[in-house]
Amino acid sequence: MPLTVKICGLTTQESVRAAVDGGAEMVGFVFFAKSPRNLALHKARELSALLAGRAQKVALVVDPEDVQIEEIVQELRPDWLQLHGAESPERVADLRKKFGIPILKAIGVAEPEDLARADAYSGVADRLLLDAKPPKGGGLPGGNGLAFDWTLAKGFSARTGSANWLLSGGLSPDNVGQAIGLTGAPGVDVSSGVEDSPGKKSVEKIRAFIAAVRHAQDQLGLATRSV
Ligand SMILES: O=C(O)c1ccccc1NCC(=O)[C@H](O)[C@H](O)COP(=O)(O)O
Repeated sequence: MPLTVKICGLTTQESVRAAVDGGAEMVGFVFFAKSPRNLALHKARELSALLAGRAQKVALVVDPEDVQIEEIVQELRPDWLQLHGAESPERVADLRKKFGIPILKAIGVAEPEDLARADAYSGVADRLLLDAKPPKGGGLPGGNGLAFDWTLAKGFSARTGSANWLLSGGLSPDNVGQAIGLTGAPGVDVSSGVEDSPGKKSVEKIRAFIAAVRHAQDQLGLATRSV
């Protein structure tokens, strides 16, 4: 079973290099004004030049208008669009058709019903990202460093009939091995857990996170990896 690592919310050359040199398969750039990880498009383009084809470029947006996607596609040529808002399955299908870019759709999880909601996207999005819901009464749509009850995601691969999903929410170098073991996730995504403070990525934590994933992968006999 392949295991994908996505490091999200990168804003500096050092952090992009740490992710790519460490072997992350996907890196995420955030385009959401309220986020401490928000990037101007020209900065994202500059950072993405460091990828040199070694990792896939993910553009993260929240309930985007078409015009925002048009600009991103034109300037950045992302490999994936990550939709992290309340986009309906119809909107996901519409964006996928309009822009011809694979879609990673985030689903907030707090209870079993949320996984039933995820089913509505499984034939529409190219990959799903199970994430914790934002805290009640505030917070960003994602990137809050909060975990959901991982036992809810146990068997999600079998349920969707596909290994095309990523686990996220409150992961860190210390807990990612346990999360993979418990859920059987075929990939993981992290932001806060590899930061020193909101928006400030730590090169050491990025390296430690990827090493912890590879360690878990070896322990669990998940030797292959791919995007
Ligand atoms: O990271 C952000 O600032 C962000 C802002 C708005 C929507 C989504 C955002 N992040 C989404 C991600 O892909 C995160 O990696 C994911 O939610 C996990 O975050 P964390 O719990 O901080 O590791």
